[in-house]
Amino acid sequence: MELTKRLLEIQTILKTVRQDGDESKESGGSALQLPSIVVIGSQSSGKSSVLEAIVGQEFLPKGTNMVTRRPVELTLINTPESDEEYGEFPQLGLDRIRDFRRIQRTLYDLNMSVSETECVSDKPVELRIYSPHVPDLRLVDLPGYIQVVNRKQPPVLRQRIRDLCESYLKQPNIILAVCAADVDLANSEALKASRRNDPLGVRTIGVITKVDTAEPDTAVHMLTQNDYPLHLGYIGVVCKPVKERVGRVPHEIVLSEAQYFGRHSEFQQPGVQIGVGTLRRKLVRVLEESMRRSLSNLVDAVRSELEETRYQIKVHYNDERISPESYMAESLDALKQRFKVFQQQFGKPQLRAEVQRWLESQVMNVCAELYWSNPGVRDLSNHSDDMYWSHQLDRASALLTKSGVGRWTTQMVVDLLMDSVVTMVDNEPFVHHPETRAAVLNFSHTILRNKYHPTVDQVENTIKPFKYEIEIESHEWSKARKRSTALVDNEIRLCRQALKKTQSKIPRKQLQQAMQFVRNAEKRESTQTNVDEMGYAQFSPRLLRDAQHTLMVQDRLSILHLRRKALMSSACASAENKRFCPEAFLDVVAEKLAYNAVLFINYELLQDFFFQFPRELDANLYYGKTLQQTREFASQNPRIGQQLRLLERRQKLELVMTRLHELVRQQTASEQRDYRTTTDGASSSSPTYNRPFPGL
Ligand SMILES: Nc1nc2c(ncn2[C@@H]2O[C@H](COP(=O)(O)OP(=O)(O)OP(=O)(O)O)[C@@H](O)[C@H]2O)c(=O)[nH]1
Repeated sequence: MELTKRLLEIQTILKTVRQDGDESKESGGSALQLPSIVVIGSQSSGKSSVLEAIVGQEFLPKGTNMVTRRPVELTLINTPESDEEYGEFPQLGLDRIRDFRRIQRTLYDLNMSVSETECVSDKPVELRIYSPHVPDLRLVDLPGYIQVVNRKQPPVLRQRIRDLCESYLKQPNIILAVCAADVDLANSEALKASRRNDPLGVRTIGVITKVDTAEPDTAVHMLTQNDYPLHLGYIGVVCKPVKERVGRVPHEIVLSEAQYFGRHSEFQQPGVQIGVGTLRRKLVRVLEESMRRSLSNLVDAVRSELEETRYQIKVHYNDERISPESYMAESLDALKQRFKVFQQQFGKPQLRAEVQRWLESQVMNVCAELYWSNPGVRDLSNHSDDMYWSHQLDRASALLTKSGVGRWTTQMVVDLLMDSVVTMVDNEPFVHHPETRAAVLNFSHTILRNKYHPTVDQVENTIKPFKYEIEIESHEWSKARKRSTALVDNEIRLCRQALKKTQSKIPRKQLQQAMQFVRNAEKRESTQTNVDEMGYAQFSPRLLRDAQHTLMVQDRLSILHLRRKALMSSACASAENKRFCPEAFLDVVAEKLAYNAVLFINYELLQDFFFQFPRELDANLYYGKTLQQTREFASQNPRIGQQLRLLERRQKLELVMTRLHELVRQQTASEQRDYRTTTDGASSSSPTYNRPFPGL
């Protein structure tokens, strides 16, 4: 009994090892498997009734609609120290179920989850029953064999049931072949299956059910016949349901069974085994013996699995230690580290450079719109028409200051920060953690969104004065002059590049002819449409567009050269002539806007984001995570998931190995004791005692 109990506990651990490991080892033949008692029989042969009589509770689903559609792997655990009787479905994670009708309903639902067209499934239902009244046993209830399929059932059903049963009938399992007394043994599907898998009949127990439905003499003949011999013999039972139930079910059944056998003296003869009690005792004994025989093989199998697992850990992971918690902490630390590096690289100077760059591009746009596209700009170098150019400068300055600097610069910084966060989480290990990635983006977005409007308002308020008056120090002007010259140089470079690009794709002569054509057409003051129409025959519309573009760029280039000369001239040396040097003036404005915008964006937005990000990271992704959530997180990374599975597997196998060592030690000691008593004390001096488990 003790051996079975200990091995059942070990088997529970091994079951999880098998589930974690190779799925293909799941079905019957795994070396890590211990023997179970497999109950087979034709439909309605009385399998459920026998099982319930053994357990002493009514818990199996009943009905005519083929209610056993999946294997039910039933582990009975004897709990002598407690009065409590309850069941557990480990796969469902349900708490102790004390109401056996609820267990029955759950089993019914699990069976009915297999559709009527599918009819049977090889996915087992695991059920454990704890009670002081049950023996330590492991049984498997299987769908009953059927003779003919009904209209709704698939024609292959018979074969599928047979295949499913067959997968459970392999060594080292014990077969409980259930045959009803009202059916000839020659037609028993259970005995046929048993003979296919256990031809010598050494691990099959025959159970003749419904003994009350046959004549006692016939029943006794069935129990003692030699036509279908089984080493473990046949046991006759009566599990007839009791109509009026008072008290516990097994008591009722055993009582009615005892009454029946008591009434018929035919059963009282040597060699006739009868009664659920006898069956229970036999099952316990046979299973224990089978467990003992399997022990040595199991030790070898566990050792080899353990060695293989250790090898895998060594080869693939160099024995590196890791846990879900450490992986999660490392991943989040890596993100914090990336954020820190970004924070160090993105201070006020970088922020100013970004804002200034954006504002300078705005300056170039304003210059292009109000100056470089203006035909009169060629006269600007001659310092003519004071009034007009003063007015134009005010317009340009207003365009810049009223262009929504607060909104644009804040949005630009927000985009920049979000892009940086995206880059941080688009790398290992977060590519494996889409929810975490989304959570990081989500809280980053929330921090920035909450800060967006206050920052925009602050920036707009601070630049308001520049809409009316701008004071320029001489050093500011000279710096702006230099910068704007560089910006014009850059524009010149871009124009040259554009020209080169067009010239490289169109033959020189062809382009020149097209340009000449466009020039002539413009001289004739033709409209755009006319240009296209007139040139259509001679030049393709595309060529004409390229020619027009080239002329425009050439024109812009000559203006830019003029502007560069003007900026370098002594006239632009001081801010007094700012109306003739709009590029330098607008650059001063941009510089002042950038300075003030950065001041407040940094204070209102950036500092706050840098402060909040790591805290939100901890609050959202680290604190309060359950072990289960941490495990799920780690398993999302395939490499880490595999490593953790292997480590867990090793841990379980080591635990099993320790327990097996202890069991074997106890077994050896007890066998040595038996040996000494049977050899009348002489064995104590025998040096050649053959240890039953030489592997240990
Ligand atoms: N008279 C009598 N009837 C019994 C006995 N054992 C079971 N029955 C009845 O036989 C019928 C079938 O019994 P079950 O235990 O449901 O048989 P089963 O093999 O589990 O049936 P399936 O799950 O459908 O394959 C039920 O109506 C039981 O009440 C018995 O010893 N004597």
